[in-house]
Amino acid sequence: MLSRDERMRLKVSSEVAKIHLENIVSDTFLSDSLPSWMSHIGQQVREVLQTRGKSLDNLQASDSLSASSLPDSAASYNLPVLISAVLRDKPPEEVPLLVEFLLRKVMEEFERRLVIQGTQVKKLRITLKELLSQEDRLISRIKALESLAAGSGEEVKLVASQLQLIKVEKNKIEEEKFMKEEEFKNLMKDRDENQVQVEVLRKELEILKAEAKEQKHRLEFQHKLEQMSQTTIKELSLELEKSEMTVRNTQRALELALGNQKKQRAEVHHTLTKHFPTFEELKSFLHLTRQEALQMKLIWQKEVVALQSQLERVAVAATGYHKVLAENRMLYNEVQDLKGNIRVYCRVRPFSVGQSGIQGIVNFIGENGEIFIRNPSKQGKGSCKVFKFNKVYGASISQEEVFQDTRPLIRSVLDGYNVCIFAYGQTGSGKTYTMVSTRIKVYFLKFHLTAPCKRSCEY
Ligand SMILES: Nc1ncnc2c1ncn2[C@@H]1O[C@H](COP(=O)(O)OP(=O)(O)OP(=O)(O)O)[C@@H](O)[C@H]1O
Repeated sequence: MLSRDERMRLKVSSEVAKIHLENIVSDTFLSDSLPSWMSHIGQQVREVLQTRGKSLDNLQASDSLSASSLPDSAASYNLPVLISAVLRDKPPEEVPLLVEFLLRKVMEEFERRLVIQGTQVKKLRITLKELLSQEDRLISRIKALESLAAGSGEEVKLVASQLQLIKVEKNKIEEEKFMKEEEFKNLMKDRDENQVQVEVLRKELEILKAEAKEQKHRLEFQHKLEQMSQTTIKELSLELEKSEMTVRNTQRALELALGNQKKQRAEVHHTLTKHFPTFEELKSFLHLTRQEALQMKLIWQKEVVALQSQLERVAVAATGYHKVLAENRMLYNEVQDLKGNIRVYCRVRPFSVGQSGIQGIVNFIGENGEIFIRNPSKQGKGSCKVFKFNKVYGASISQEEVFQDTRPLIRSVLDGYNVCIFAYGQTGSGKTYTMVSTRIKVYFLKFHLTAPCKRSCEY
């Protein structure tokens, strides 16, 4: 059973909490600066709070309920109802944010209430101290009056009546003190329970925060997936359109090709029926040709065998030819040796264009390599000298003729023998002209390229 004061106190505290919650809701949800969906939520919360207020009134009116089960249990029972009422008809992506917001507000309210209760407890303590000091004063006064009672009878009566009054007052004060103590105890109890509830709510808030965060991540991921799937669907639909176009085009092309093929087949059929006799003739002709070809093949095979035997004979002859060629080469070089290992040729240079008036000193050139030189400054026997060479070339001899005598030596070089040709004479006598004439150089190169043995040589 609740006392009258307790019921009054509970009613006051529930009214204060209700008004405060309504203020919070109206401050937070019905502000002009907030979006319309938050105003709507505020309205819903207000309705829930009104319902809650009514239920609290009903609870307070009933004497059969205990004090501890009234406001706090009602609050904890109504919190999920409040949240579900607010979150009804809300899109799922807004739910985590709204839950977090509501729980934060409820926590703030509970903390505010704890602060108020703390101040009330402090006030009660002060009142209690005052009452105790009053009690002390009254006890001292009673003691004083009892000492006075030992005096005259009238005074005793007066004092007794005063004492009676004081005792009544004392009783009242004690009663008040008891009430205050009870109130203090209840408040302390409320505070403890509220603290426990605040802790529970804080933990719930943490869990809900984590869940909301997870749900937010999941929703973001779902949103991304949706976007990706939408783009994929678009791409696929485009590709489908393209492939449909391609299929249509291919179908058309196939139809055309089929038509053409049908035409061609009809033409071929027509041609076949038309040329069938010719075809038969061709077939027999092909058969004859094939037989002839086979006969020809047999003949060619025989000829090839005969050619192979001939080739073998030629190869044998060629080996003999090489032997003969080597022998020939040896004999040729031996002839060159016999001609002389060291040969001396003399060439007479003709006069230049500006030397036309000068008389020459060459008197006579013999066929066997003699040259007669005349000395114009001497007379008689000593005026003429004879020199002997392998061969003497006169002034009228061409480069070609000189080279014809040198040519066998070049062949010996190509056969692998050592040969040295050098020119000797005074300055301007024609050494360079004879040795490195342009025509000779060209002839050398030609000889090298067309030589039958194709041996390499160094210059
Ligand atoms: N047989 C020739 N017929 C016509 N001209 C010639 C003949 N021999 C030499 N000459 C001319 O005589 C000149 C001298 O000849 P060449 O330069 O060959 O002499 P050389 O002996 O090489 O001289 P050097 O020792 O200074 O080098 C050249 O202008 C050349 O054209």
